[in-house]
Amino acid sequence: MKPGRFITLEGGEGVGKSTNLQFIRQCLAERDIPLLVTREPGGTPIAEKIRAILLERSDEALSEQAELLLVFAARAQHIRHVIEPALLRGEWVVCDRFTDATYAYQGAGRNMDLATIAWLERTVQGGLRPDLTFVLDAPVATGLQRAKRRGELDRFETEQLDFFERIRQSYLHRAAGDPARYKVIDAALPLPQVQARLLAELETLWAN
Ligand SMILES: Nc1ncnc2c1ncn2[C@@H]1O[C@H](COP(=O)(O)OP(=O)(O)OP(=O)(O)O)[C@@H](O)[C@H]1O
Ligand SMILES: Cc1cn([C@H]2C[C@H](O)[C@@H](COP(=O)(O)O)O2)c(=O)[nH]c1=O
Repeated sequence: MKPGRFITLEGGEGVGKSTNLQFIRQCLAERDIPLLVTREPGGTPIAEKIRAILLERSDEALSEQAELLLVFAARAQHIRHVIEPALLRGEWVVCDRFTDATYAYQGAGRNMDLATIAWLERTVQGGLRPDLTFVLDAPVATGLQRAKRRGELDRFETEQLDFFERIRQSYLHRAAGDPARYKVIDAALPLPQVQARLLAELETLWAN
């Protein structure tokens, strides 16, 4: 049996991750590739409850430490119950956000210690890392405008612009450090052009 592949989609708010996740789902389905589509935070019943805590706007401020630990608590459930079993079954796992989001949002956005995040990453994930990560990149204002059109803003979406600028730079910086794994896609382009680029990268992955 061929091993499964682990693909993640990353980027700031409203850059088009959910839209393009559906496109990737369709491309893989057309090629009869066994597929599991999931998201973070979330992906299991308990992890989805943690997602609700992370996203809800509440009178009780969520501390930065609690936010970081909740993200990894959800990830531990997700990996144990969903991601690893699917990869072992030979399925391709396509995940809307993963640990790059923690480096970007909690690390760069909240200025939390990157070494602590790296320790949590090793502890929770062992050697599990994505085979391919698409970073959908667009100016912060473009993404936020798109997100706002969708309706009410969640706890993260109400942050200031400089928070999202740091997140964008973090993604670009991490991508520049490992061009074999990260593919940066200009998400400000019209959707057909974004999807042509995604398809070209997927073709390379399934050819190898
Ligand atoms: N390349 C594009 N050009 C124009 N509009 C786009 C493009 N990609 C996505 N959109 C639109 O932008 C909006 C946000 O897209 P989507 O929900 O896929 O983003 P997202 O990255 O998943 O957002 P979030 O991070 O907030 O969950 C949707 O209305 C979608 O149709
Ligand atoms: C995985 C992960 C996510 N986040 C943040 C990023 C987003 O604002 C929300 C998820 O909602 P979306 O519908 O995917 O935009 O959670 C985070 O801060 N840290 C993480 O590790």
